[in-house]
Order: sequence, then structure tokens, then C-alpha cells
Amino acid sequence: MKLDSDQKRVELHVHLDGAIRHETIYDLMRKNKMKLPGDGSFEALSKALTVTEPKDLANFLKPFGIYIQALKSLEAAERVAYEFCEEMTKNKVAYAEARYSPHNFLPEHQKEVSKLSGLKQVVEAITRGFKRGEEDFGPKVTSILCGFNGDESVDDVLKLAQIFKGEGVVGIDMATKQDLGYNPEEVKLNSQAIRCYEEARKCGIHRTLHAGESGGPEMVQRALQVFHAERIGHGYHTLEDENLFQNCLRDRVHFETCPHSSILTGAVKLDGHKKHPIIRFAENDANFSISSDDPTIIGKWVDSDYQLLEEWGLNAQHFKKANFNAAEASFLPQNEKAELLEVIKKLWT
Ligand SMILES: O=c1[nH]cnc2c1ncn2[C@@H]1O[C@H](CO)[C@@H](O)[C@H]1O
Repeated sequence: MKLDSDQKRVELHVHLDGAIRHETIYDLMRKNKMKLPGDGSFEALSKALTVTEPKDLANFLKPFGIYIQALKSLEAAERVAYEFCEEMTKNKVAYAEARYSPHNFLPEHQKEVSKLSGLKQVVEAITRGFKRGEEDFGPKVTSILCGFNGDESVDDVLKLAQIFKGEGVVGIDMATKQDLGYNPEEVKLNSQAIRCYEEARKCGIHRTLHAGESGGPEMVQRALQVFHAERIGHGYHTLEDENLFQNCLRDRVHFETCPHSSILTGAVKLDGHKKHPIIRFAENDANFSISSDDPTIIGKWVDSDYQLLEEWGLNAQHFKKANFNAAEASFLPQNEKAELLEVIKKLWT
């Protein structure tokens, strides 16, 4: 790894399809002759893409609907992956696991021709972008493939994760479809999704799962016991069940926390009385890491999440611990994880 001396962060929870520069979206939308918001200016687009007021997850995910059509080409897929690496460098990240829905990048015509071969090309294009980005900017980036609970995309991402295991893809996740209008955490137990997670476990494919973000502690319990997730995406509401939280502390369950996102999705309400769950995680030495979730929507990258945590009282020692936690909880093969831990160890001393 060729890294700068301050490039010592590990980011585990960032959606590539939500981590695109506004300038790139503007360019792609214009190339695709898509209708731009407001007066058609870059400023109007940028404003429409950014969520500034906390509400709920559905509201937070709305801006995806503005640009997702512009991503549907292999060129766009490779470009956003490449540019992502440059942003990681700017944000002092040495290693990132970027997650995305390959379906979001699938060219329309591929849906009819051969969906799986189209999706394979998408994953290849993104992996190519990450490789070129690593060569040019330094940080290493691998992929976690997201399916949407309740449709066949979970089957597709399982197949893709099997095909690309050891070749850039390290795990699977389930997220919320931007236009779904419901929260998959709340969906009745979906036997097909459970089967996919079980199959992934058998094949040694790593598994994370969004849980306890807009759903309650029972969703975290379900993610661990039914889906056998190795990491929890967000997990803030774990704290509403003290017993569950204590078990998570005992079992060193890893929480992928995202400070700005936790507020803007309405997952955590800062009412002045309660401590933010991330603060409690830090105080209780829980196993958690720090990520940005969706920089496009938040209008800021992970550096600003560290700044926010600093304002909330976390210090360099907490950040060091969180980054070791992240490296330990990463989905890298053992030898690569050991290499990453060495790098992190050197840079954090
Ligand atoms: O905070 C979140 N919670 C749940 N789903 C999300 C969040 N951010 C983004 N996505 C969803 O994940 C998909 C794949 O990357 C995105 O398309 C978006 O719909």
C-alpha cells in the first residue's frame, strides 16, 4: 500500500451509489439529457441532492431518485468507483469497504438481454475503477454487494458474491430501496433472504446487515440470530434493550456507525436528554467503527463525521480504537487483514 502518513482510517459503511460527487452527477445527468431540478444549474442540483433537515429514512433516500438513472452504464460505474478512491485519500482513508446495489448501475437494455451477465459486467467495471484508483491515489477499496429485502436482488447479489469472491467482492448486505416506501427492517421475515444469508455463510461469504437504524432492537436480534450477520449496519436502537446490548458487548458485535446520517435519517433524535448511542458505544468500549454512509446526500465525506464526533466529545484515543475495531472487523482475507492492521498500527502510534 502506498499511503500518506495521515492516511490511517478504515471506513466500513459507505454506499458507493450514495458517495458520488455532485459535479459528477451533474455531468452524467447532462450527458443523459435528464431533467435537472430547479433552474437546471449545478447549484440547484447540489441543493436538491443534499438533505439538511432530519426527518426519516424515506426522506433521506429521496435524492437517490434524482440521479439513479444516470448511473446506468459501465462507464459511469467505473468512473464513480475511481473518483471514490480519490475522495478516500482526501479523507485519510487507507482501506474502505464500499457497498452498492449492482442493480442501480445495470444498463436498461441488459435487463432484457441477460441480467446476470449485465450485473457481472457492472461489478467488473466497479472493481476496475477501484483498482485504477488504488494505483493512482493509494487507498485499497473492496466491494460489499447490497440486495433489497423483498425482491430477487438478494439472490443476484449472492450469486455475484460467489462469482467474485477473492476478486474484489468481500461480502453482502441488505439495504432499503430508495423508492420502496417501506423499511425492509420491518418487512415480515423473508424466507428467501434468510436462505441467501444462510447460503452465504456456508460459502464463507461475509455478511453485514442494516438493522436497528430505523427498526428497533428486535431487528438487531434478528440480524444476529436469524441472518447470522457478522456486523450490524448502524444498530443504534440496540440500546433500547439493555440485555441485548450487554450480549453485544460480550460477543464483541461490530456496529458500523455513521454520525451525520444517524441524525439526518431520524434514526437518532437529539433531544438534549439522551446521549447519542455512539457516545454510549464509546463509553462502554463497544466494538464500533466510524463511517459516512452517503456523502452525496449528506454533502460531506467521512472527515466531517470525525469532526462531529469530536464536537460530541470523542477524542484521538477513541478514534484510534474505532479504526482498530474497523480493521479487525473488516471482511478482508486473513493475510490482507494482518497487512492492514500492520499499516494502521504504524500510523496510529
Ligand atoms: O442509511 C441507509 N439505510 C438503508 N439503506 C440505505 C441507506 N443509505 C443508502 N441506502 C440504500 O442502499 C442502496 C445500496 O447502496 C442505495 O441504493 C440506497 O437505496
